[in-house]
Amino acid sequence: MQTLVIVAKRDTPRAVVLAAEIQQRHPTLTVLADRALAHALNWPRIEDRELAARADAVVVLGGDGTLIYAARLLGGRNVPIIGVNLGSLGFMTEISVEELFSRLDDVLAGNFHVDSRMKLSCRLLRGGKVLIEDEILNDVVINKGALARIADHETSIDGVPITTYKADGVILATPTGSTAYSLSAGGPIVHPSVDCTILSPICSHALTQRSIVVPADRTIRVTLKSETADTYLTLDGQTGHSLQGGDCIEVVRSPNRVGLVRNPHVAFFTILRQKLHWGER
Ligand SMILES: NC(=O)c1ccc[n+]([C@@H]2O[C@H](COP(=O)([O-])OP(=O)(O)OC[C@H]3O[C@@H](n4cnc5c(N)ncnc54)[C@H](O)[C@@H]3O)[C@@H](O)[C@H]2O)c1
Ligand SMILES: Nc1ncnc2c1ncn2[C@@H]1O[C@H](COP(=O)(O)OP(=O)(O)OP(=O)(O)O)[C@@H](O)[C@H]1O
Repeated sequence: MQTLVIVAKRDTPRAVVLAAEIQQRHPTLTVLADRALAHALNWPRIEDRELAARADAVVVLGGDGTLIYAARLLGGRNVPIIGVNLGSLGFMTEISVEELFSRLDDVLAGNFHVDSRMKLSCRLLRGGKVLIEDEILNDVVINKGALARIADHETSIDGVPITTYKADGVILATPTGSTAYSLSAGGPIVHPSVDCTILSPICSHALTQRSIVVPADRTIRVTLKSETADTYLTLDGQTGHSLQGGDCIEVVRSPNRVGLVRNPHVAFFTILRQKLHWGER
């Protein structure tokens, strides 16, 4: 391992102190920082593309949003991500600050376990043209604004029509994203080692229209039928795009994955119990 990239939640003084300590403890490593952190530390400012190309491992200092940001920064590269929780929930950033240095030592010694997380490839098509193409760790959300009317979402799997959801929106989530917005919309919790896509309407007007768990290799298409103004596509809660009637959102499993460094002694269900307050065993 030569290059460690640190991605930190913005404006977080503790992250700045920890990043400096990581560099101090590992003088033989090249330690680089994301743009905002590099500015705070007075380290060289390096473009995201170069950070992604050079990273052998990534330390995330923040919450789930920061981890999603780091995964997006890496693009298609699958390098181990050590997620250290400086956020509020930290569902994916499960490593505590106290554990950071021992876990980092383990990773540098090649002694670590990685959870390989599925990503979705998402395309927004308008009039047959691809407007947006992106990779997603959590979810693709089609949703209406506060005052917009209920919209029609014509949905198919591998070209086979499923239904037209009359709903506030539709969520397409990965197993990782199953514990995020999808869960709030009534979707199932899916173990991250199961590859699938969870399709969930948001506040569907038909009571039998519930979440569907779809094999990951199937192509799901949602076409916005109504000329509803004020409808948006949100990718991983990070980027938003305005939608028009006729727009088609297409998702399928990405060939790329995200590697989260995990404590092999802490099961996914332990995290559920702790973070979602299900109580002790
Ligand atoms: N009603 C909702 O539940 C709702 C609404 C909008 C967005 N979201 C989620 O927020 C995500 C983006 O997260 P953010 O932290 O950048 O924004 P944020 O700060 O608005 O986060 C929303 C909450 O979701 C949690 N979260 C994020 N990913 C998670 C995951 N995979 N499992 C469990 N909890 C998770 C975060 O820790 C935070 O508490 C989106 O991908 C979407 O799933 C949820
Ligand atoms: N280095 C960064 N550059 C740009 N945006 C960032 C960076 N780090 C975090 N963000 C954004 O800042 C927001 C807040 O970060 P984050 O979600 O990690 O904190 P939190 O809300 O306290 O934690 P949690 O999501 O675990 O509750 C997220 O939307 C995230 O995408």
